[in-house]
Order: sequence, then structure tokens, then C-alpha cells
Amino acid sequence: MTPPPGLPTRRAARDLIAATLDDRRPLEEALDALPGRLDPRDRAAAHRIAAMVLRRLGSIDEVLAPFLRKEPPPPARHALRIGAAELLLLDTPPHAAVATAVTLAPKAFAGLVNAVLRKVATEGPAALEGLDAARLDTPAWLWSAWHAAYGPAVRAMAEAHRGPAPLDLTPALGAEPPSGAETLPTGTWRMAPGTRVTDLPGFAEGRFWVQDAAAALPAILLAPRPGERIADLCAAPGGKTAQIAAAGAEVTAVERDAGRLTRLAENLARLRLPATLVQADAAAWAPPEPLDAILLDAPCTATGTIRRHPDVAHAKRARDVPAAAQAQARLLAAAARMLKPGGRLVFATCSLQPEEGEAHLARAAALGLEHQPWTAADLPGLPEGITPAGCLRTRPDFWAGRGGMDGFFAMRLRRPT
Ligand SMILES: C[S@@+](CC[C@H](N)C(=O)[O-])C[C@H]1O[C@@H](n2cnc3c(N)ncnc32)[C@H](O)[C@@H]1O
Repeated sequence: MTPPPGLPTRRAARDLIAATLDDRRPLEEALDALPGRLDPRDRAAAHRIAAMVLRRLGSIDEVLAPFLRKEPPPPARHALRIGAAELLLLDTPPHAAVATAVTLAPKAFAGLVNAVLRKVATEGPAALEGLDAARLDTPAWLWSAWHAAYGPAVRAMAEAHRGPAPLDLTPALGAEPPSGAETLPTGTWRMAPGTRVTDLPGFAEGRFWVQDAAAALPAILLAPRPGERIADLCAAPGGKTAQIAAAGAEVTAVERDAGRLTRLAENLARLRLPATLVQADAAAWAPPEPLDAILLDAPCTATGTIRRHPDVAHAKRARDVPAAAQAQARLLAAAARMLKPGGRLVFATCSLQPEEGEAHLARAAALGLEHQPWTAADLPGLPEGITPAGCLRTRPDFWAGRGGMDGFFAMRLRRPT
């Protein structure tokens, strides 16, 4: 049996939870901010604990509720959450889980944390079993929005968020999959959750890049052709730029954030793929001449990525959706002006909210763009991903038995000749 993680791990886990829940910072950013001296294994273990707390927050708080007479301050609450997650969900030996959570709590709350976690150790498993976890672990506004959009499938969607996501890779042309990879029907290589991409043979040589199976679909459906002039708007970290460049098109990647554009440049250098890089607001940028095609992967609430980023469920609020949709509409209008007559545009978001997906069909029509629906034949590996209206709509519960996929929306538009 692997020894339970120690105190530095739990301290780091608490810092990650506090950063995401109290300061509403992205988990990835909080991970980057952990002390550099932290051992990589401690860092990975802290990430695992924090991700579990964030995935199962509603259930964990519900199990704790009967043992708390009043709300403890956040540092004590987070120590309790970590202890409960370890006791109930992470198979940590009870004495280790309780003892480290007690040390983690502010001194004045050590007794409370000790008493509550001892009760959780004995009564918690049965209490957890009786809960409606899918519902409790999904913020209420997301549950109702998804229920309105997808009906009873909301339950399977919520259940898909319960476990860690696999590592998905898009292969470079002619590359062979690493051992242990499952090749999915749409061409993605899938590795077990927790696989470190940098440890895989072929990583440094640029034989693949990290990209969720669903995130690979918009560029596949754009069907870039050699020699076409294509802009990838909102491009970093560059998964879709790489797909377009690998198809032989002349791609210009437009990204507003300088740091993220640097990451995109590093990724393309590793993959030995060419692209013109532009740091600009895509809504204000104009190409030197009208384009054959555009991929607009617009910034969004990212509610389709909760299985990879459990912090998103807690960071976003209902009011973020109309704000994101408005920014997307502005980018869509700008993109429409960049196309040559007959040029095509794939608009995509990794959101499950229809306001950031299907609702843009009407906006596109108002801009004078024609919708060019896809059919199931355009996506042979995943016919269920094409809606009756001819858009791409994936959900986290698709391919549930194989590890799921991100929620994505995409539609294809054409500027009339
Ligand atoms: C959803 S991510 C794009 C993922 C990327 N297409 C890929 O496949 O790797 C959105 C990106 O858009 C960038 N962004 C947001 N607003 C932008 C704007 N107005 N102009 C250009 N880039 C923008 C963000 O910095 C972020 O890197």
C-alpha cells in the first residue's frame, strides 16, 4: 500500500481549495502558484485531493452538516473537507486522515475537527451512500439550466463529472500510439487518468499534443485543405492551430494574451508545425486579405470542461453566461467580416449552456451568414454528436463507459458569394 500523503501535501491541498473557493481563482493558476520546493509527488497528491473536494463538494458538506452546529471559518471548513474526502473517497487510513486534518486546522478548531472527523469515519460511509450525489455535487443553477436544455440526461452529465478525466492526445500525421493508448473512433488516443504527458515516449519529438476528444472535433469538421488561408481566432494554447497546420493550411493564430501566445509558440515549436502568430484582440484584428476559412473557438464559461476542471463548477455564476454570450457575439460579427465570399467559419465553444451555443445560430443569420448544417456522415466516429439542426453538440456523458468527453458546441457558417 502506498503511504498516505503527508502534511505538506494537505497544506498544499488546502491552499488550492482556498484559492478556488474563497478567492475564485482557477485551479490551474493556483497549482502554478504552489511553492516551487514542493516535491512533484506531493504536488500531484495535493491536486488529487483538491480536485476530489471540488468534484464532491456538495456531498462532502452534506455529510459534515449534522455534526456542525455553526459554520466554522473557511480554514477549519477546508480542513474538515479534506479530512472527509480522505476518509470517504480517497481510502486514506482513518488515523492519518484525522491526525493531519487536525494539524491543518487553526489551533482553536483542532478539537472540533478531531471530533467531527471521528464521527465522519464511523457514520460517514452510510450517510454518503444515501445521498443524491449527482444533484448535490452540481450547483443548482447548472442543474436547472442543463435540465431545461437536455432533460433527464442532466443526471448522466452530472455523474460524468464525478471521476477524473483520461489524458487525450491528438496524433501527429503518421505517428504510432504510445503503449496503453486506446484509439477512439474519431482518432484521438486515450490514456488512463493521471498519465503524465511529458513522461510519454514521443512527447519531446512532437508526435502528439494534449487535446480532449471533443475539443478535436471543431477543427476536424472545419476540414482544412492544403494551401487554404485560415485564421484560428482565440488560439492559445494551440491545439486547433496545430490541427489546421498539420492539414497543410496556412494558418494565422490570433491570441490576445501574451503569456498564452508564448505557450502556443512553444507547443508549435515542439510539434514542428508552422503558423503565423499574432497577438491581438480578435474582434479588432483584420487579416491582410479576406480568408478562405476561420475557426473561432470563442472564450466561454467552459462548463463543458468540468470533468477536467472541477473548479469551473464553483467559479462560474449564472450571470457569467449572458456576459460570455455577448463577447462571443462580438467576436462572431468580427469574424464574419474577415471571410471572403464563399468562405466558411466554424464557431465553437466548450460550454454546455445553449446561450453560448445554439442561440448563436440566429445571430449568425442576422449577420448574413448561411448555416451549413453537418450530417451524421460528417462525423463517422460519433454520429450522436450532430444535432437534428446540424450542429455539433457533445456532452460529458457521451462515451461514458470509455471516460466521457468535454461538452462542446460547434456550427459551420458560410459567407454568401
Ligand atoms: C477556449 S480558449 C482557446 C483554446 C484554443 N482554441 C485551443 O484549441 O487550444 C480561449 C482563448 O481565447 C483567448 N481570448 C479571449 N478573448 C480573446 C479576444 N478577444 N481575442 C483574442 N483572443 C482571445 C484567451 O486568452 C484564450 O487563450
